[in-house]
Amino acid sequence: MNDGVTKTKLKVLFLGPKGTYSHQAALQHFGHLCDSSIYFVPTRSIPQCFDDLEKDTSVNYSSCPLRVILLMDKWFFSYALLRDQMIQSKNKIHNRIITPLEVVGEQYVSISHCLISPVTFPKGDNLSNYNHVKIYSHPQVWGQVSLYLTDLKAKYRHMKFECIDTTSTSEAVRIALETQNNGTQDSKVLNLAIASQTAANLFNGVIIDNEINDKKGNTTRFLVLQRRDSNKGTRLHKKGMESDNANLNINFTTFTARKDDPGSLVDILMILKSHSLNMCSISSRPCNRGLDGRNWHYIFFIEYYNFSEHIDWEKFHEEFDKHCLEWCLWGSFPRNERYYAHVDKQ
Ligand SMILES: O=C(O)C(=O)Cc1ccccc1
Repeated sequence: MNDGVTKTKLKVLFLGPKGTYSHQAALQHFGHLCDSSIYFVPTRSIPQCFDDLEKDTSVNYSSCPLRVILLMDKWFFSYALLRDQMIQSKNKIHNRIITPLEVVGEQYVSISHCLISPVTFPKGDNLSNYNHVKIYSHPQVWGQVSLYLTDLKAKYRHMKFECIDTTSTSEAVRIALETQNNGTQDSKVLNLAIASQTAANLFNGVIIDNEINDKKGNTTRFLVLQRRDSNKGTRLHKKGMESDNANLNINFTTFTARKDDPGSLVDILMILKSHSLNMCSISSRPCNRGLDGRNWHYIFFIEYYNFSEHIDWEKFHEEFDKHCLEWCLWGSFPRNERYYAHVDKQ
């Protein structure tokens, strides 16, 4: 019933154009909302997903792969964007950094790559009619199809193969089809793309090979971010998880340790143990913070969850704050049920 109050639609950013795996992650996460209450906006890059979410208050969420991204011919890991946001944030409470964005959810997308062509091949015809094949895709894809590409090059030894990075898999399809059809290239050159079936269908590409991932059941994890709700202040961890695992609550934190203290990392991880917190992931990236004029610090990314209902988060915060050089609680969010559908396939 229309109560006379016009609800503004939620705005969700994803790495565009439509048909990317990031688009699929956003649809999976918010698909339960009807079209009248949400719209999905494509961006040209993952950094734009971060920047526009932070600066444009009309944007509510961003869906970002927690993996490789390409920016100005450099490979950036999304971890780097989280790291940079943490070390650039000025909002600090003692050693705790309050970043403008927070993580409010996760998604898992099955990655099934197809080799997509602008042209159909008459029965029995194949790539042999060409002597130069350009394959376009997102940089994260090359490592997921390396065996397939090796076999393809072995099968067509006479041909020149060229892999060209694009900002997304869908963009790869658009560029391959546009380049092939704009008639600017030698007729012996074929432009192909590696992307999902969805992207192929969206751009009317022809799938000439599917499920070309080296590893079947491949999954990419995405994070859902929003601007920290300023009136929530420094958000504490959500209270403990419910009794059964289905509602596991994941906490995502980054921190830098005191570099020269022997065992400083161990001391920090021991805080998790002393509070019965189970660490479920750890990763690190160089972080030349130069806080103390020295380089080669590392920033650690950890995720942890609790079984017991009664965690003394205040005490946990105090101890964490005491042992870390800097730290940031990016968010606490429920474990997505798709995690369980994929975890055994990793
Ligand atoms: O380019 C896309 O479709 C993306 O969403 C980035 C990506 C690329 C490859 C695997 C997972 C996500």
